[in-house]
Amino acid sequence: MTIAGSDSGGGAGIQADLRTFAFHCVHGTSVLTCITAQNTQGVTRVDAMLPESVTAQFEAVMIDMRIGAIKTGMLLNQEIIKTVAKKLVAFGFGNVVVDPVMVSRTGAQLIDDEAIKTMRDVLIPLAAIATPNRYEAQILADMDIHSLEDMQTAAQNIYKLGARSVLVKGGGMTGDLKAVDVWFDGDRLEVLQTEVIDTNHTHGTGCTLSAAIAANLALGKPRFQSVQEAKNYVTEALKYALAIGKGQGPVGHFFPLLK
Ligand SMILES: Nc1ncnc2c1ncn2[C@@H]1O[C@H](COP(=O)(O)OP(=O)(O)O)[C@@H](O)[C@H]1O
Ligand SMILES: Cc1ncc(COP(=O)(O)OP(=O)(O)O)c(N)n1
Repeated sequence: MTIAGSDSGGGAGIQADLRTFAFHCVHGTSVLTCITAQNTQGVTRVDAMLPESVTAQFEAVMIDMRIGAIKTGMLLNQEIIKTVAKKLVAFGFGNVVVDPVMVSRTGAQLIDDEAIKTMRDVLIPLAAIATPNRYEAQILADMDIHSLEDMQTAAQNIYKLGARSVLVKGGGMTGDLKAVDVWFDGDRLEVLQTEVIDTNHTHGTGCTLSAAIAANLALGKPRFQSVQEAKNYVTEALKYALAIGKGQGPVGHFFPLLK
């Protein structure tokens, strides 16, 4: 299941998540939190769903189907974050990847300060895996991140917030660190590195990564293996990114068909 927003341009959000689920041959269900008017150049409008609607969508799926894993994406406001957290607790669901969509890779804040506090205090502690990007990790870990060592310290600080494991993503870093992510689960501190793909078409990488992790978890794979395989998937999809629109195009989720 993905609990996330709609991207009208189809590059990120629910659209990217469902394509990623389909690629991994798992059935995708969705709880829509907001509707963005968005293309490869940016977001021009966001409309939030009512919390009651979020609850109804979630319950409709959960009472009927066996859900293997859940990922959360753009939750937009404090009310929706609290609603999602409440439902996860009520259903005792722990296999959750929390992609704390709060700041874009360019550093623009996407949700207000109250919502950020709720994300940190209420949802992050419910995460089996939290996947902040550089700027989100800076907020959650309350520190600046400029180096690999900073990413490692941030992952350990965010772990202390209650997430069972943390992946600090490097897409917002410079040079080779763009393709470096740092994992910490209270025991293992690992650096995951792939080649840097030289493309401007990186829209939706974070959504795609967290959706692929959730798909792998749903397939019964262990957490760290799920992350390793998801990162390799994103790297391949970046190689086949789609140069569509006037800005940052989406990654090529079905890259084997494009080869
Ligand atoms: N140019 C790139 N080459 C290779 N991997 C990248 C590149 N840009 C981002 N990634 C990877 O994409 C994933 C998503 O990271 P990031 O872009 O930081 O997330 P977000 O989209 O949430 O800001 C990470 O695994 C990161 O290492
Ligand atoms: C509806 C919606 N959800 C999430 C995002 C952010 O996407 P993400 O993959 O985390 O970030 P980029 O790689 O696109 O920077 C979004 N834009 N829209």
